Amino acid sequence: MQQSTSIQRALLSVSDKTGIVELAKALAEKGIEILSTGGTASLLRQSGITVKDVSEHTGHPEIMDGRVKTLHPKIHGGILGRRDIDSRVMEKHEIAPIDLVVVNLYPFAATVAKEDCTLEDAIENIDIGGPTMVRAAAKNHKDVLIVVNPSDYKAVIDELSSSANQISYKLRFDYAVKAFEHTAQYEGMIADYLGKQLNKVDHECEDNCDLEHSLFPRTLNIQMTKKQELRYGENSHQSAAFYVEHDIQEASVASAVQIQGKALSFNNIADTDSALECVKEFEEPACVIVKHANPCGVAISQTISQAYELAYQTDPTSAFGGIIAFNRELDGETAEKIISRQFVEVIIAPSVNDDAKEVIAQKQNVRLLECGDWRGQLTEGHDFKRVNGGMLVQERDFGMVDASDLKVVTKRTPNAQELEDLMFTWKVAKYVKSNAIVYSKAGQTIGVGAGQMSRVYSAKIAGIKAADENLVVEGCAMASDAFFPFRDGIDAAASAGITAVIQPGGSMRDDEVIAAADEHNIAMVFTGMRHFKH
Ligand SMILES: NC(=O)c1ncn([C@@H]2O[C@H](COP(=O)(O)O)[C@@H](O)[C@H]2O)c1NC=O
Repeated sequence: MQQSTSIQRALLSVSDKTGIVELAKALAEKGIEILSTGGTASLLRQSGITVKDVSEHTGHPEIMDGRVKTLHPKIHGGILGRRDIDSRVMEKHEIAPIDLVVVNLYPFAATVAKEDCTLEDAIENIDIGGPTMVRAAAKNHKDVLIVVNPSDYKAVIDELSSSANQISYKLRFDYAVKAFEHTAQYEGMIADYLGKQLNKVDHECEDNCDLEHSLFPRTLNIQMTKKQELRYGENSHQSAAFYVEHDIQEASVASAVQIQGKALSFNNIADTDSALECVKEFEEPACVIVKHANPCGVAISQTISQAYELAYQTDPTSAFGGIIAFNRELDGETAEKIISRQFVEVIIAPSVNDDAKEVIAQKQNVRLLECGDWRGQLTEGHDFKRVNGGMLVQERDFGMVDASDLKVVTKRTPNAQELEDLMFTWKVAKYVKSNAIVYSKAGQTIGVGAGQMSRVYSAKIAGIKAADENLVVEGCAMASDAFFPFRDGIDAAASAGITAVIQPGGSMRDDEVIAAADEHNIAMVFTGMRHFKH
């Protein structure tokens, strides 16, 4: 069994100085000697804490603007020395053991996030001495405690207080793992940043040369933290977990807080993401109901209660057991409507008021999530798709046309109502799996045909669904996520009663497709941008 370590000497060297004074005070009160580097030492001294400078301890000054300060055998020997095996060599070279290392690293991420960051700034913010101490202490966790996170200071103080300056092996091992997670993330960040400049750097250029960024580094480092283990994966014979970004910048399913309900499953999370990302597309109060990764009802209206009503009417059959997302605070009236009418797996909204919480509490199994407001937060980034043996990486699909980008290609121009319907329908189609066909009118989806291998079948399915729910297709707008390869899709739409069409255009047979629309007096617009979703 591994022994507790008695802490007698600590080295504190931190960029993020949050909580360091409180920690140092607690250490000093316990009689622990504190060694520290320039900025950290002067802060501690200002707070009345007795500190020994690392430079005094090593007998060597900090040099090269701090590039070399802790890189010394008296520091690394003190951290790495095995107390049982190396004690004689430590004595011989007058190396005093360092039992506690508290380090956090130069703020590389914050530095490169600045718009005016130069390569020189980035390079100066690559910490060398810090990670070296962190890795050394983590490697020698048998004798040393490494602490990289200010949020762990309290646990350290508590354990020192309760066990006469002893730290258990359990805590040392746990924090050693955290330390390697921390340095791995740090190295990954640096490699990604520099990798993005690879083809761009003119190696002859001056220090402040203007760097263009390429989106895709040579090696892709993805660091995520496990948020939760899931009961199982897509199917019950697959185990699964949910990993999230370290520093989530945008309200999302990853940052959402669960207010109540059963534990989220793999499919719940995937479908909630689909619903939430779709509802973000709308400015007006909106509701999106998703089933198996596809919207089965989407609507906008004056209130989210009305929007829910309309979204539900699109396809009540599929809405059963669905995932419902809103882009406004969930209120009691809307919550009541939902739970009195249908079985729902997940409801997500930027916020949930107390009335709504009370109403949903009547159905304890319903998973209720609050994700916060995303306005002004939409972050660029990558989308990933795993294939066997690799990963496809692309930019997030932020593409969206507005009405002024549309090109009218038919004899008839859409009227104002048709134009609104076309824009709404197009936004929905972006979130429907290919081949996607969406029919809608007056801010309500009327039929959704998703994920078919041929576009004409998606159109047929949209029509069948509308008919089954007694919804009127006559006068609807139709969106197609990609161009029509043949005129048959337009002919089918016309016979269903569609009067306006939005699609990217770009088929070899666009002329034939436009002629078909003209024959049926359909107003058709091209977006010049498609939204395949696989
Ligand atoms: N060069 C070194 O020997 C060295 N030793 C520690 N550091 C870093 O210096 C920072 C603390 O510096 P200061 O105490 O001067 O504010 C920490 O982020 C620590 O990781 C170093 N800096 C960079 O490599």
